[in-house]
Amino acid sequence: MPEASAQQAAKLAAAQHALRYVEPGNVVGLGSGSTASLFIQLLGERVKQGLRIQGIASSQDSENLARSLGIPITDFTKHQVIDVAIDGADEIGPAMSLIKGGGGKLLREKIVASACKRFIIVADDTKLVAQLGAFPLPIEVIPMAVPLVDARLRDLGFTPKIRQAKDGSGNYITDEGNILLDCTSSGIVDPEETAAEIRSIIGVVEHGLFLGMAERAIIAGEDGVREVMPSDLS
Ligand SMILES: O=C(CO)[C@H](O)[C@H](O)COP(=O)(O)O
Repeated sequence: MPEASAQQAAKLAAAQHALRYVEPGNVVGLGSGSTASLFIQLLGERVKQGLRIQGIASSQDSENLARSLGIPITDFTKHQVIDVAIDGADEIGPAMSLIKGGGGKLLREKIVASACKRFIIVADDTKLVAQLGAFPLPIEVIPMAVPLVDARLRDLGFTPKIRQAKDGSGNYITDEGNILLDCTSSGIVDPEETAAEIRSIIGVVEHGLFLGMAERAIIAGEDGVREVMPSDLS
C-alpha cells in the first residue's frame, strides 16, 4: 500500500475509535485538520442515525463541515463546558506535550481544549516524537507586532517565517485576522519554559504548544489502533 493511503487509513482508524468517547447528549468539541475532519464525518453519520449531540467547532472550516452533515452547532454563550473534544496534532511528544496549528487553527483549538472535560487526540503514528520541534512551531501574532515578535523569537533561537496562503494570495490570515509565524528551531528541549518565554512576548496572541491538556491520544498505524496516556510518553 502506498504510504499516503496507509497514513490516511490510520487517520480514519483513529477517528473511528474516537467515536466511543461520545455519549448521547454530549457537547462535543470539533477539532481541525484532516484527522479531525474524518471524525466529524463519522460523527455526522451517527447524528443521521439518531445520536443527539451538539458540536462546538474549533475553526470555521470544521463548523461548515459539521453544519453540512447536519451536526447541530452550539457556542460558548449556551455551553461553557465541553464534554469531550476530539482533535488532531502535528507532534505528540513527552508527557503528551503537543505541537498544533499546522492547519492554522491553533487559537480556537486551544480555546476549545481549555473548556473541555476530556481532550482526546487522534493521529497516525508518524506524529509521535521523542522531542518536539522538528515540526515548525506555529505562533499567532497581531499583524502590527510581527517585526517585534519576530526579533524576540530569534533571540529565543527560533527562525520564524510568515505563513503564506495556499492559494498564493499573500500572507495566511487566521480566523481571528492575525498572522502566523512558523518557527523552526533545533528542538524544543523544555516545552514549559519555551511556552512561558513565548507567552511573555507582547503581540503574541497564542502559540501551538498544548501542554498538560490532552487526556489521551488515539494512535493508529500499521499495527492497529492503540491508546496512549501522557505517562506512557517519557
Ligand atoms: O492543529 C491542527 C490544525 O491547526 C491539526 O490538528 C494538525 O495540523 C493535525 O492535522 P492533520 O490531522 O491533518 O495531520
